[in-house]
Amino acid sequence: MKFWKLHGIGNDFIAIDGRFDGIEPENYSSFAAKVCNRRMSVGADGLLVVKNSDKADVEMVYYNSDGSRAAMCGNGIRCFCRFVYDTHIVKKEEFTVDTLDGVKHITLKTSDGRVNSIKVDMGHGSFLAKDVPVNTDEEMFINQKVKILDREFELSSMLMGVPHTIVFIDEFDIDFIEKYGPAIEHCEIFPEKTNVNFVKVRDQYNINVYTWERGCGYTLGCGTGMTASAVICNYLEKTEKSVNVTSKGGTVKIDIDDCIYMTGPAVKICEGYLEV
Ligand SMILES: N[C@@H](CCC[C@H](N)C(=O)O)C(=O)O
Repeated sequence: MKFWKLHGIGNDFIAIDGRFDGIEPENYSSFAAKVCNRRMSVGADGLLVVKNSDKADVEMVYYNSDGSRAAMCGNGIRCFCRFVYDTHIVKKEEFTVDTLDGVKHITLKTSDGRVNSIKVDMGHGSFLAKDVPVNTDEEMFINQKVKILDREFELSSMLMGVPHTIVFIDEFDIDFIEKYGPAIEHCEIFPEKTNVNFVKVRDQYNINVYTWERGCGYTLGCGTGMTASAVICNYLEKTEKSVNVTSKGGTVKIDIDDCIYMTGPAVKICEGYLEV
């Protein structure tokens, strides 16, 4: 089977064209877990599968490296768009992608036929606790004190295609992220678990975000998490509506306008044939 490997700010993916393989979108779980294994296969944070859509130009099916399916992936959708454009599945610079989080509008920024960056309309997200979802009596789950393991955190959550929770930190500390990330991810108040973003506000236009992802652990960047972090920081009046969001793997730009927009790169690493 032919595949491409790509990354968006270090969040890496295997992309395949699944339009004619006869496999239903819900049936890639064990395949995803197998090919995303970094020692036994190609290895990646997630799998992107192209399907035909009757609602949009194309459909993106996304799976995490543990085989769980997710409604949306921010870095993944940029890599997906680069894949479908460079392989001529889609021949336009502006097009639509169907996801479990709805239809996304895409604008490719190209020069001489090469994709430089990709702008994704991420929709509006939701602050409603029932949408995240979070088990709480509050309508929204913002700055809520929660005891996790041996310490108390102030958590703020929103749905940005997938559930996201943010925690403010002073400095990056991988031991801290690997201890508290999974504990917050699995906290019983989140019935569908949550992605956990550790956020450092540098100034009103720049934040750093380090994400512990549901379904794949610590990654070098998480597009939906960087978007959710920018939106929550703006809601809490810590930042402006346009911010640069930097993770260990790179930077994306988030603009809060009529919709929330994420702009960033997608890089092809290699292509090859998978023995399956
Ligand atoms: N890496 C992604 C998010 C992928 C989904 C997430 N792990 C989940 O299961 O909710 C991104 O760039 O947004």
